[in-house]
Amino acid sequence: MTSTPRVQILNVRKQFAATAGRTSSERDNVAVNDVSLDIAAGEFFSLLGPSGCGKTTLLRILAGFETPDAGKIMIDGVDMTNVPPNRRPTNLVFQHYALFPHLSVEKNVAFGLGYQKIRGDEARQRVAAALEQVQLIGFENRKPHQLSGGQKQRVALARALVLRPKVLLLDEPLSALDQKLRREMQVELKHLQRSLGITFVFVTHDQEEALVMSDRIAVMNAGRLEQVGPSAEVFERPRTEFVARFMGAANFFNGGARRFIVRPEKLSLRPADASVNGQLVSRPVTVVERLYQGLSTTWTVREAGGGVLSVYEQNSAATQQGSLVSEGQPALLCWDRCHEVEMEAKGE
Ligand SMILES: Nc1ncnc2c1ncn2[C@@H]1O[C@H](COP(=O)(O)OP(=O)(O)OP(=O)(O)O)[C@@H](O)[C@H]1O
Repeated sequence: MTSTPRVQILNVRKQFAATAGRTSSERDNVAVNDVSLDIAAGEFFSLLGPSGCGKTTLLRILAGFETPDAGKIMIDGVDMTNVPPNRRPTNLVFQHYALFPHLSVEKNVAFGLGYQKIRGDEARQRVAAALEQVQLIGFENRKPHQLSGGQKQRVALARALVLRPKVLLLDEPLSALDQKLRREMQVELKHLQRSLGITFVFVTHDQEEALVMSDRIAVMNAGRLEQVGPSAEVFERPRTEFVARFMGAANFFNGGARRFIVRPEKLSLRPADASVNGQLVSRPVTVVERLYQGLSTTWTVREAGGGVLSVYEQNSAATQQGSLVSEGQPALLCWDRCHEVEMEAKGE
């Protein structure tokens, strides 16, 4: 017997009224278009896609801040579609923290407990526990303007965790942080999710961030789900051209009736006269450019037919010896057939 998913999104659709003066077609205003999805208890699930693809709208529908035009939201098998946000076992962490500037850290975190009639000792204990979870013990009396960006984000997180949601919804929570802090917070957030066992639904447009953090990823495009699967599967085996490009695998080959991709890190370059073992596919190319990036080198090559491809070479002890191919010269582009990923025929 399979257990009920924590979150079920069933044929959800949301269309916004056309903005005055906009000459968009009706289809442009469909922010979420017939989306169905199950998310398991304890899963770290990401909604990934470019700006405007509908991920925030879907998250807000889960939180209860938007009502779908059609479809249902179920949590633990209970229909939540028309339940207001404060009666759902969910909490939303916003991109820009939305802290109360005049309240201390402690009061910001305690804020939602009042609405749940949790006061006194229990409230104090829950606030202390939430501050400990996000490593902010000692910051109780500070005001938001006395905190760094990362600390503000922790307060926002503690404010959601203190309410003990079954599902934590996070809308690009790390996007205001600089790159280094963002990387640190990604790891921290993932550890926190693992230790608490709460289901996280995380919205991001950053594919690396989604890969680092998630158990599964749903890639969205123009209101629809393009692909849903474990992180490695979405990365290694994209099913559509959109997902392949979004995950940075823009090497497209045409072979007879077949159309497939091979990821840049699965390709290698050999000298034009090298003998290639029969297991590998090889094609003659011309090396266009070598881009040295320290940890790696990206080569741009051109096929005889004119197609431009990228080859990613990890910097290793072997590559220190110097490259066997050079710019402007012919070379052989090689790959193992098992790394060819077939693309589904394009939809409408
Ligand atoms: N309140 C609204 N009124 C009208 N249109 C809206 C509203 N909210 C969102 N939209 C439109 O719905 C579509 C999806 O928006 P949404 O914010 O869900 O996308 P997103 O993928 O989260 O984008 P971003 O990463 O830029 O936040 C967009 O075309 C957007 O302009």
